[in-house]
Amino acid sequence: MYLDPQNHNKDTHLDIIDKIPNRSQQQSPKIPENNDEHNKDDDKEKEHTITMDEIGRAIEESERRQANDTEEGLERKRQNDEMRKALMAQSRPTSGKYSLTDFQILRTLGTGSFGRVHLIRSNHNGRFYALKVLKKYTIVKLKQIEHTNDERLMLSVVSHPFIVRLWGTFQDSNNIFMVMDYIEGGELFSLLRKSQRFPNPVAKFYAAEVCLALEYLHSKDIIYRDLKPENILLDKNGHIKITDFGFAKYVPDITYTLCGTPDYIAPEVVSTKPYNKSVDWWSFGILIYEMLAGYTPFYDSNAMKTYENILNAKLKFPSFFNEDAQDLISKLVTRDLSARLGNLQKGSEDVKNHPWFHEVVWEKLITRNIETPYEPPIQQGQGDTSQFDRYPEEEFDYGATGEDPYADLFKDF
Ligand SMILES: Nc1ncnc2c1ncn2[C@@H]1O[C@H](COP(=O)(O)OP(=O)(O)OP(=O)(O)O)[C@@H](O)[C@H]1O
Repeated sequence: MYLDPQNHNKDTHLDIIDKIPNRSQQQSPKIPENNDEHNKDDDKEKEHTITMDEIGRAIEESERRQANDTEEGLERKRQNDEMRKALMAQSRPTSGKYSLTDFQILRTLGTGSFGRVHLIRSNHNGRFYALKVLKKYTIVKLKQIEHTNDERLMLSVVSHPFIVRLWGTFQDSNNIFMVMDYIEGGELFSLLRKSQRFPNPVAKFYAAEVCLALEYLHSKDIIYRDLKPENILLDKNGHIKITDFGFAKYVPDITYTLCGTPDYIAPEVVSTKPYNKSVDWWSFGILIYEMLAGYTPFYDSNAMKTYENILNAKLKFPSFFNEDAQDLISKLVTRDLSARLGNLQKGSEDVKNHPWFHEVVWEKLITRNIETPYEPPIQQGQGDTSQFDRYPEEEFDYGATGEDPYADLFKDF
C-alpha cells in the first residue's frame, strides 16, 4: 500500500463516464459560484495587474530572444551547444539500431502538434512499441529543431520507473522516428475526464508518482516544461509514465523560452522573465488542482486571457477541496518564486514532506510494488488499444528516400 491504511479511506473508486473531450474541445469549465469558493491568498498576494498589451509585448520579447540572429541569441545558442555536448557524453546512443523494416505499423495512438504516435510491433521479438513520427518540414516550419533534438537527447539520458523509455531512433528523408515503450493504459487525461474529478487519495497517488519523476529530472538539471494529464500515461498496472519530452531541456541555471500549454504555464514564463526548474513545480500545483477539481484554475477559452489570469487572477478553491491539498497547491501555485515549494533550499523534499503527502511511503512508491487506485482494463502484451481514442488513419510517406533538405539538422536520429 502506498497509503497508510489508517488514513486510507474508501474514496478511491472512480465513477467513469463515456465521453472525453480533449483540452481544446472543452467548454468553459464549470467553475462553482463564488459562494462555493474561498480565497486562500486574498491578503497574501500583492495586487499587480498586468494588461493584455504587456503580455503581448512579453511574448514578442520572448520571440526576439529566441531568434538566433541577435547577439543575445547567438550567445544563448553557443551556451546551449556547449551544454548539449556535455549531455551527449552521458547519453545512450539511439540511432543505427532500428529501421522501418523492423516493425509493422498498426494503428495511430495519438496525434500532436508535430506528428503522430503509432502502435507498432517488432518483427523480431513480436513485442509492441510506440513509434513517434515527426515531419521534418513541420519541425522546421514551427521552429522546433532545437526542441526536437533536445527531446531525443533528454530521453536518451533518463532512466526512471515513471518515465517512458526510448529504445532507438531513425529517420528517412521526410520524417524522424522514435521507438518507445508502448504504455497500454492510455492518458491520465482520459481517465480524469471520464471520472470528472479524482477523489483526494487517487489524486494524491498520481501526484506522488509525478513528484518522484520531477525530482529525478531536476536532479539531472532537466526541466520538463510540459506537465499536464495528456502527457502522463498509465501502464498496465496503473502506474504513471511521463511521455512527450518535446519541451524538456537541460538547464543548470536559467532559460527564457516561452513554451508549454497555456493552462499550465508559470507566470515567470508568461512574462518572459528568466526561469528555472521552479516552473515545473507551478505546473505540478496546477496538475493537482485539475485532478481534484476537474478543471484548471486559470482556464479561459482565449489563451491570452488564460495568460492574464495566470499573472493576475486569485487562486480560488471549491469548498470540497481537502485543506492540506489547498495548502500545498497555494504553496506551489504562487507567483513569488522565493516562496514556491520545490524551489526553496530543500528542493523537492519540501514538497514530499508536505502534510498532504503525509501517508505516502516514498521508498515503497518508487519500487512500484504497491496497489494502484485504478488498473486499466486491458489484455496485457496483446497490443490492446482499448484505452486510446480512434484517429483517422492517413496515407504515410514513411520510408521516403528522396532528397533531404534538412539532412544536417537531425544528425543524431
Ligand atoms: N509511449 C507511448 N505509449 C502509448 N501512447 C503514447 C506514447 N507516447 C505518446 N502516446 C500517445 O500519443 C499522444 C501524442 O504524443 P506526444 O504528446 O509525445 O506527441 P506531441 O506531438 O509531442 O504532442 P503535443 O502536441 O501534445 O506536444 C500522447 O498524448 C499519447 O496519447
